[in-house]
Amino acid sequence: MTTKTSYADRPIPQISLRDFEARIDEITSELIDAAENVGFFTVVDHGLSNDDIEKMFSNSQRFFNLPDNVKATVPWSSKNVGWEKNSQIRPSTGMPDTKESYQLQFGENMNDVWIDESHLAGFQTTSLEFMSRVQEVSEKLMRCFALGLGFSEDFFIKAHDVSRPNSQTVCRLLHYFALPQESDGKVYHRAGAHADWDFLTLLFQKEGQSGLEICPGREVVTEFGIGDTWTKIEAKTGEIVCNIGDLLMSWSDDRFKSTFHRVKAPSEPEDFYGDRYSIAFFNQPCTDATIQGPLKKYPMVTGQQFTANAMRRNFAALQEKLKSIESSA
Ligand SMILES: O=C(O)CCC(=O)C(=O)O
Ligand SMILES: [Fe+2]
Repeated sequence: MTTKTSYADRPIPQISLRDFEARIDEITSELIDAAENVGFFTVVDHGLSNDDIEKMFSNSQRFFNLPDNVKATVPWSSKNVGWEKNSQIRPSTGMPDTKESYQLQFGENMNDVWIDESHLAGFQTTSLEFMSRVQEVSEKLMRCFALGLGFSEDFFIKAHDVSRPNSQTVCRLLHYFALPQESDGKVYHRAGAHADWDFLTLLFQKEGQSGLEICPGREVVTEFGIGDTWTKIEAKTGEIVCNIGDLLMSWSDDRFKSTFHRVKAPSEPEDFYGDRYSIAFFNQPCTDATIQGPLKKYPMVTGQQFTANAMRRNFAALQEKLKSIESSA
């Protein structure tokens, strides 16, 4: 049985990075407004052409087309890198997402986790080129957030320095499998509802491969409950969809909102049932970055501790969910 989703149209701010250096103050005030009031916005005029983005999508698709036993040569590890399939369980659903993903990083966590040239020539070079370009866009946004919060302009850039071996920034290639139009009695999740725990996520979608939805209303970073009125975010190749993560929410003393979102598993006739590819770039702090907002609402933690705390909270919420599923069975 499928229940109809309740939707509301909410405006998603669109921010142009055109003439960035000359317009940095104007862009900063637009970003701060979007971060405080929605937590999601799209960025255009960011310097990546649709061809640049399509090239990375082809690269990603070439990887996912490899046989599973080849992809299994670069398995997911707790360093937050590598390939997984049907294994990520979200606390909101208690069931694995129906997808596969391959997580890439810039630093030493990637040693031995790049797919070998003999399996996929040029994959690493193309990926790192794309990742560097997305990092440049991220750094522009970081400069604005630092100015908006009263930190020195390069404050967040230094904390997320991808040239350091202890960088934790992740580029995640995602492939959601095509799902049956006619119900086969099974329940699927593409990406169950969640908030990201990074600083800022930059998401690339492919035209027409819809499914991303947001559910605003989260007031503090420690909260796990989600509401039920969703807003669809259209998939357009040239727009980068950005969302505030828990790290920036905490670093702004909960002023900026880390918003719940999901990729809805298609269940209604107008939904998209085909294979869906997306690319999410998660700005993560270096392990030794020190994190505390200007108002000191939360105790100071390092990048490593923040990540460990986020994973612990996620695990605890998952155990809660599994317990509640068991007791209602
Ligand atoms: O694939 C998408 O569109 C969203 C993915 C996502 O939210 C995530 O991996 O955190
Ligand atoms: Fe996400």
